[in-house]
Amino acid sequence: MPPHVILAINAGSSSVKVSVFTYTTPTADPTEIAVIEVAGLTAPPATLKYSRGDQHIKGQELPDVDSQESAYEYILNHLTSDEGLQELKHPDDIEFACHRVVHGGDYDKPTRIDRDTYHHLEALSDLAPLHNAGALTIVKAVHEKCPKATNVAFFDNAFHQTLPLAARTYAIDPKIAQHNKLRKYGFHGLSYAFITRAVASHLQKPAEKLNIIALHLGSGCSACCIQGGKSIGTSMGLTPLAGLPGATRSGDVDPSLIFHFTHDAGKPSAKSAKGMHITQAEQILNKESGWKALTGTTDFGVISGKAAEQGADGLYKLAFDIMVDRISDFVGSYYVKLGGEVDALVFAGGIGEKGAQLRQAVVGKVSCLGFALDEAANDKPADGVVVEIGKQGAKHRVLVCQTDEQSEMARECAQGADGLRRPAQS
Ligand SMILES: Nc1ncnc2c1ncn2[C@@H]1O[C@H](COP(=O)(O)OP(=O)(O)O)[C@@H](O)[C@H]1O
Ligand SMILES: CC(=O)OP(=O)(O)O
Ligand SMILES: [Mg+2]
Repeated sequence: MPPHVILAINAGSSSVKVSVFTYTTPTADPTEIAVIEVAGLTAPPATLKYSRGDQHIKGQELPDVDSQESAYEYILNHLTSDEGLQELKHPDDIEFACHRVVHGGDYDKPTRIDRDTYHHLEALSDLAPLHNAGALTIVKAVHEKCPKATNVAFFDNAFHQTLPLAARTYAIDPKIAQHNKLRKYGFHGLSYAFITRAVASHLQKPAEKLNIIALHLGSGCSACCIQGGKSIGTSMGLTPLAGLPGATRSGDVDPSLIFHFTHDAGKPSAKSAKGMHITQAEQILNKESGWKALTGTTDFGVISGKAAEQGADGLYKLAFDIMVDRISDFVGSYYVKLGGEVDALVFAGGIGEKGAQLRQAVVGKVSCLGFALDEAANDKPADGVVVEIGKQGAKHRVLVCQTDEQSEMARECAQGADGLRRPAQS
């Protein structure tokens, strides 16, 4: 029997990343056979990155691709026409399409997407205006172009269902909070699940005994306090806007700021995407803030480089310093939550993995807690999923983890495959 094929799809607001896996049994980890990414959907032309075996394509422009839907269509065509990808010659070869859905509300485990689930997720789009709609567009595209595939949703908030009551409750009228489901959900959970397992394996400790402070720093940034392998605190909230600033997100602000920003910041936005209900305030704080608003670029690599050249009053330097300030606040607070029993501080996500300067500044700021860097290891981390960058003999370890949300979905999918298949298929 040929191996089963899983497509793990991570739809961002400006990119679509798809990893192709095969698996034979639910217990063995799936094997990644290709990775493809279409980026730059909001800053055309979109570009392609592809790798399969020895074949690598990077930066190829795709002038006809300008939406999540057309990106998926392109990706599917590319994969099925790659002669070297024997396992995926036709859309019917795909058994499961896994979708990272950022806001899953009360859904707490991977769920097959049928008509009802789809509508529930559509309703939740209000709570993740930048994220859920893109994923749902691709669910639709898979349904049309790969009718034999089973669509499964993997929720970014599911990892945080262990948040203690006090950590997840806002100090507002409890009746309204319950009725409107207003609580802290937390996100980047697929990444934190991957990090927990990878770091536990690296430290040769059972995940149930692992205490870490993990930082997922990408376009969206968050921190997570993990005790005994479970989330007990995280910086994002009801939506992915809360906590740390991001590429275009403000992160925490005084909620009253909204009413003072513009006179009509509370009104629905003219720029709202079709099918979404997004106020102008959400538009401004989610899409027109963050480092982009401070410096004009969403690339933290550029900010780090220019910050190093700038004097104390430069805006790149300010954006960099704001990140260091907010991240170290969370590290300090999570250190207290863990009572100082910390196995490691873990950096992950594009910035966490590539941003040596940011790691250096953050670790310097929290050095009073017993974290210290090996400068050479930090400047050029070794290859590997989890790598040590901390100084030998320091009280606590510092690690970099190459996190992988797609591989987390594929692993969970293969493990739960029997329960996820459509009844007619099994
Ligand atoms: N050398 C670098 N130093 C610091 N940050 C970087 C570097 N290269 C890329 N980045 C940042 O990594 C981000 C992408 O991270 P990633 O986790 O892939 O984001 P996404 O949330 O879109 O999945 C880029 O937007 C950029 O800000
Ligand atoms: C939840 C979230 O912010 O995701 P991303 O970093 O991919 O935007
Ligand atoms: Mg991401």
